[in-house]
Amino acid sequence: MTTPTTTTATTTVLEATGVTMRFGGLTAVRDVNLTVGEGEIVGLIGPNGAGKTTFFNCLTGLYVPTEGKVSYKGTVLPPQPHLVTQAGIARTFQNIRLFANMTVLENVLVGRHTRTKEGLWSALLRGPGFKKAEKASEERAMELLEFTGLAKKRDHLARNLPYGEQRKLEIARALASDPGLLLLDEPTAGMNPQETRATEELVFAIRDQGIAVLVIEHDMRFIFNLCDRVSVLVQGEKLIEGTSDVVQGDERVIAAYLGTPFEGAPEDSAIEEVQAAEAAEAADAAEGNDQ
Ligand SMILES: Nc1ncnc2c1ncn2[C@@H]1O[C@H](COP(=O)(O)OP(=O)(O)OP(=O)(O)O)[C@@H](O)[C@H]1O
Repeated sequence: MTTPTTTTATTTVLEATGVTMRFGGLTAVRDVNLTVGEGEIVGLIGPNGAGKTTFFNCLTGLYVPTEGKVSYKGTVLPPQPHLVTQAGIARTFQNIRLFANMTVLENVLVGRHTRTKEGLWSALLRGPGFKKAEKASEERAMELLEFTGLAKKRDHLARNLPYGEQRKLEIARALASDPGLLLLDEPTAGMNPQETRATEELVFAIRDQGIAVLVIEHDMRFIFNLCDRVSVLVQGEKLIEGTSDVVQGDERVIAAYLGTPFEGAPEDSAIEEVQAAEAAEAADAAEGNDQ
């Protein structure tokens, strides 16, 4: 079984320093510092509205942070999405954003465009340079479809894929830009436990290919299994950061987010069983009182 890496990160891939994002009077992200090292999988967790997606948007140039800066491999990133992708950061979105009426292969090819050098005229004239580049792009796209287990579906329309495969396709498309860092925003949302487990394996495999990963997720089991380091945002501020063991044992995290300790916490079905038994007991008692 694959497990989180235990080696200490050597090179810093991503460095966010003092990132603050205000929307009018609301400070969605306040003075957040975060690094992701080469070979690392880092988790970003926090309650709804904590500022996680806003922070991702600041990293990827969708938002221009009110304050702070974001560097990738030592170079400060301009806050423009296409330049951020070109630099080496790719992302997926909380709500799937595929081209629904394009095929699986075409969706991945779209993700390749930042890495193809052929210009507009070459593309329009479909000259030899363009055809060669097109072939190389298709080969790379097929490699990624093999990697994500979607090769057999290459000609299916994206909208006809089951939900779990649509999420995989989003990841394949993000990988098509040959990133050094992949940002995943709730990659297992809406998945069943098997799909979640498969996603976990996929993320480990991505890390093993030398791509660092920063992942937002509400599924704590997934996060704590997967991540070398976890950072917790609460009301826009970083509450704590550390290994899974440290974070899941921190009382402030338990209070602010988890509600109950993660380790040994009862399953929902067990809670329902207890509630049903208590309700039956109460009904019996009420019946007894009536008699
Ligand atoms: N474009 C925007 N304009 C104004 N307020 C915004 C905007 N985007 C986010 N916010 C606000 O910023 C805060 C943080 O939202 P954000 O979506 O980043 O949280 P989150 O941690 O990703 O939540 P969730 O887990 O529910 O996705 C929220 O109060 C949200 O309403």
